[in-house]
Amino acid sequence: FSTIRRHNSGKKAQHGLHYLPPATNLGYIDILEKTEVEDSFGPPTYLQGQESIYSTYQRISVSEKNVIDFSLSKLSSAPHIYHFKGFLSNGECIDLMNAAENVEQTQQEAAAIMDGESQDNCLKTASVRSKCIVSWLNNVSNGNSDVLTIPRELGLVTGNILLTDEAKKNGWCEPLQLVHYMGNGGKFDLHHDGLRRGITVLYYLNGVGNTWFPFANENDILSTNDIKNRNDALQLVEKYDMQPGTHGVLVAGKNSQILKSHLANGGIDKEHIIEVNQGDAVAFYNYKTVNGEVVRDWNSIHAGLPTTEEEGEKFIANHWMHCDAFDENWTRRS
Ligand SMILES: O=C(O)CCC(=O)C(=O)O
Ligand SMILES: [Fe+2]
Repeated sequence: FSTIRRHNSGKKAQHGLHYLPPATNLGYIDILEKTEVEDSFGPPTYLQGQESIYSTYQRISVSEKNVIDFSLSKLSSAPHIYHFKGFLSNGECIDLMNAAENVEQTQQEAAAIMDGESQDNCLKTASVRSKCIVSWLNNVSNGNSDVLTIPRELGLVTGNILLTDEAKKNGWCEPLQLVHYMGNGGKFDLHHDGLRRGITVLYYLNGVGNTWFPFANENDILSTNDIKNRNDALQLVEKYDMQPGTHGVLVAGKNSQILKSHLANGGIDKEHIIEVNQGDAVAFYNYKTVNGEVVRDWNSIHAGLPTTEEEGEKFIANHWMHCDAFDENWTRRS
């Protein structure tokens, strides 16, 4: 983890968010909700406070070899969602998008255009991705090719921040998945990532967003309802007439029509809409340990809203981090 440096050495945060001292400072941990034992599927204790955590970090960009300053803040506690602002350089984003195009041309199966693919094998719920091309890049370091080094670098830095010590010991990371949605109707319906994928990191490669977490920051709804499956979630969305932009957390690109319409109608509620640019990332936790059992946190259910003609194509990448030694079939990896 030599390329990551954390530098919040007592300076005041910008943007008016609360500044907190580093996690190693015991005084800081004292003011957090104390969890006796860290859940290896949850955030490390230093990310669990009720405040919006604001920290700045540095990493070295793989493409240009210059220093990238990025910041970390918290978007929601149930589920735990974090925003990495300015995490990738534009050069890295472009390299990854180009790499995806190359994979798409050479590996037809991996690049199948998916229409109506059923994503969730575990529960056979019909969550569906449409009008998108998917490809994968390995997290292997390759000294000869910068672009092949990017996935590994990104995973090391985000994993170093997001994983507990226990998860760092036993956990592992899937290859980087690149998803290229077409410009008119490319979408991923409301779903839980499942497959024992402890943490999802979404990288916004071209600044087009509209990822919606309907239950994030909806503490009132969550306090009186228990979501046990996708159907429960769909029913609640209907019952409370939940809308992206006014309910939950919407991660919106600059050209998002929902964002624009809120701006035109009196402004955005920053609790419910977060603007992202090319190179930002958003990470969230999908599981939790309850009485020693690893179970889905259904609050993390989310959707990639349909792209529109005006917003154009959307290009994202996903890292799925696993917080223990088991694989997606619940089998221990040897
Ligand atoms: O497209 C998005 O905004 C979300 C993608 C997603 O949820 C996934 O790939 O699992
Ligand atoms: Fe997802």
